[in-house]
Amino acid sequence: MNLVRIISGHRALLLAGIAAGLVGAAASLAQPLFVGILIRAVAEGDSISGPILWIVGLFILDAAMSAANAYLIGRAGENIVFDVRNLLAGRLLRSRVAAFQRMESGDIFTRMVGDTTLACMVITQALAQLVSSLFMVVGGVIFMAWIDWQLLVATLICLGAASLVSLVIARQVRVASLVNRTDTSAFGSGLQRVLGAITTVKASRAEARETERLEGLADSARQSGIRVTALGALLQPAMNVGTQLSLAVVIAWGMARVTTGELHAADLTAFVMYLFYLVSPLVMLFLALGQIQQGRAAVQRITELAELPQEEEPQAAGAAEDSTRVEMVDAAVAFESVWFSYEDGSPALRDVTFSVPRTGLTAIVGPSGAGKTSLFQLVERFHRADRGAVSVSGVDVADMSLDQLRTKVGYVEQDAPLLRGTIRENLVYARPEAEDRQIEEVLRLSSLKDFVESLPQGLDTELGERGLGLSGGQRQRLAIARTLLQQPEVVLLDEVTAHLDSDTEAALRDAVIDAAQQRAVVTIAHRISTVLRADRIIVLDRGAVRAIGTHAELMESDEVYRRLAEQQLQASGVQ
Ligand SMILES: Nc1ncnc2c1ncn2[C@@H]1O[C@H](COP(=O)(O)OP(=O)(O)OP(=O)(O)O)[C@@H](O)[C@H]1O
Repeated sequence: MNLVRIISGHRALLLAGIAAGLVGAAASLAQPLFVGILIRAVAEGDSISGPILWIVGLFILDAAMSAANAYLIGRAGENIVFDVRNLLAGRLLRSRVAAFQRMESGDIFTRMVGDTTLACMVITQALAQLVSSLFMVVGGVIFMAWIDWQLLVATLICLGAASLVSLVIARQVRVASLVNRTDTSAFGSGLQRVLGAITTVKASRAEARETERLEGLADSARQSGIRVTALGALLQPAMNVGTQLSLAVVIAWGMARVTTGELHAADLTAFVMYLFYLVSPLVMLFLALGQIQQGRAAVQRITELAELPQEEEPQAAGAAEDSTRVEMVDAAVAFESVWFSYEDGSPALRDVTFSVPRTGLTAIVGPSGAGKTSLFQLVERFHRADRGAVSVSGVDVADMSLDQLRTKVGYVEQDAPLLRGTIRENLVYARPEAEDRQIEEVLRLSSLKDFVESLPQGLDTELGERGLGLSGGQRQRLAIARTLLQQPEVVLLDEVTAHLDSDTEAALRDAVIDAAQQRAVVTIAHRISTVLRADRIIVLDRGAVRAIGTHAELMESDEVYRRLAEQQLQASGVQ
């Protein structure tokens, strides 16, 4: 991500804001000159209305331009934050699953919400501040030199010493605020950790322990926050001491020279006014430099997020239909000598070869950790095979656009996540244009019709986070209905019957068999009842295909299958 490019996209507003700031600063700088003229006019008995009008005019211009500067720069900052968040949200949702899973969700949240604001606002405001403060300081010094260079030297010595002290303090403020930001972020992550598992915390009677841990984290944030405040509180007084010192020197020495006639009282007044005008921009200058440093750290964190590797689209997506047809054209899904390992693990799939016909029910069985879910994740192209080819409807998944692929394949995950929103919104998530008639049909197929009709709000019932308000089984059936509504050519079901009672399971099994008449349904099965009605069963063990066949064939020929089947038969009480 190029932040400079985004910022330069809003240069018109930024430049207008900076220009307003500079005009305001120029109006400020001109005021003491006219105060000097006014004093001379009074002393010499000339008309004073001209200088007074100028002073009032400059004062109004200064105030108006300061307001315009704050508004324009603030507006540009908000626009930049908006652009950066849009860009990040897009890249985040299109990032590769493996890269995304490596990050902590709390951390992503802080970067998206906190760092974007900090980086963009601080950088725009601090840059604008830097320009106008610098202008004020340089302009002030030039006018002061023009009035009396000796007084200027005295002033610069006093203010210089104070600035040095301020510089040291400002640097410490910066370090302390970085520590405070890390501490605050640690508190946020700690909070997210328990909020994500609140029922586990309660069931484990860990409330007191977790409260104590959070208190510890909150206390670190409090202490580093106090340090930032304490150092910040020293900054202004340090500059004030410098100002008062220089004021004392300028007035004492200046008055002495006024008495001898060496200096006009009007010049001394103008000089003292410039002295006051110099202090605030000097403090701002140091603060702006510190803020830019803080903003740079946030930019770094945003850039890391923007550089998450993205899901790749094939070179000529769309043309894939005719090009890379692999041998098993008739297969809905085919694996050919596929090897796959997660970045940090031993191979999860080893030389896997099988094919699934365009219609019918295929069950995949195997012990826990055998690689069943990994198999599905390769079909969806959440991960890419290291070697070999995975194809859907005869086309290598690597040659299909992700949209094409994920339209053809419907996937119901193990824990069937739902989103906050109404039941209807969840149902039509993969196919927003679905008609009521089609929705009703899938509700009937997934045995949810009666349940939804019994709800006072029906399809418009609001669900909580992750489908809160539904039972585990209802959540799963809703996820299945959502996938069926998508009318995919291939349906992948992961452990979908795990939460169901036997009546609902039987109804759902019939629905799955119905669905399998027109499309390929591949289901990871732990229940023997699903396996018994499958047209073919693939036995997976330690990442490799052990055997393929019907229940009867495998009971005869495969020892692992026999063991699994016997355990499940007993577990589900079918025997
Ligand atoms: N994101 C991941 N990163 C690293 N290793 C993983 C990841 N996901 C799974 N694995 C490993 O890959 C292997 C296969 O896992 P997979 O989830 O495919 O098995 P499974 O057969 O679906 O198991 P289960 O029936 O328990 O769900 C396991 O050894 C697992 O530890």
